[in-house]
Amino acid sequence: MAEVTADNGKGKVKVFDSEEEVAVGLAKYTADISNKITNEKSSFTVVLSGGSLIHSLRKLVEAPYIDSIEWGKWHVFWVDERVVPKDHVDSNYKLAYDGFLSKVPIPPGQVYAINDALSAEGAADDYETCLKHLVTNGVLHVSAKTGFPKFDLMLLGMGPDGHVASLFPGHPLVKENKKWVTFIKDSPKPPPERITFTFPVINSSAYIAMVVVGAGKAPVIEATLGKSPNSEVLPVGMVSPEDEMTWFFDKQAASKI
Ligand SMILES: O=C1O[C@H](COP(=O)(O)O)[C@@H](O)[C@H](O)[C@H]1O
Repeated sequence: MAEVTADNGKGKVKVFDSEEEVAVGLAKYTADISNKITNEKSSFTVVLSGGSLIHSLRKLVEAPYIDSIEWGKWHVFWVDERVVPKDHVDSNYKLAYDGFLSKVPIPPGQVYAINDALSAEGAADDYETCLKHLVTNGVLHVSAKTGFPKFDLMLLGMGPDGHVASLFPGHPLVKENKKWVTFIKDSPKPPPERITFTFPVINSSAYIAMVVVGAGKAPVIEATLGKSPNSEVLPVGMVSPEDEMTWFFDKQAASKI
């Protein structure tokens, strides 16, 4: 497998020959972090995005990775969710359940889907309350630096416009700095109603993997990590975790950097 790893000041950058190799590299990375954290703590808090990321996680549910992971310690969250029923084709929960969660023995009580019976505002408040309970219970810790929850690992994707979670370029939610979880009713990408973690929460996490594949996303990667980055910083360029950022690209996504 051809993999080139560099550090460009914005984190580790891993470039693989193909999306298939990205999926293998991501499985190894996730299993390694899972083992490191579960050796130290009784819970491992993992945040998923929707979109193409879930397809790129497919190798994690295959040997040798699936057998090396202490799934009983995993607690799974969503960085964003569409306000639709959990069995709806647009649901990020359904996407992750079908492609990943249904294949691993994570206790169902440790999978934190949104309450799909609520409005966008209600679901965001409810999810934030759920996170606060988990802090009280000691499942989730708070960053000593920021006071926001510090998840162990976020596995994220990026849209072709540079959005991450449901934080879109030019949208005022990008600047939200008090709430943990907020909502949007005018998402430029359908469906319009969503809930999303805010940047202070995303950037308080320990590890973030940003997984980007395909030529369609190369211009945004160039604008974010290239030699002359855009003066307008896109949401993806605002991602900066407390401990370690790792970018996973195939050759196409990295073709302009
Ligand atoms: O709408 C969303 O899009 C982004 C990016 O999706 P991708 O298919 O272009 O990778 C995703 O990360 C986010 O969770 C999702 O709600």
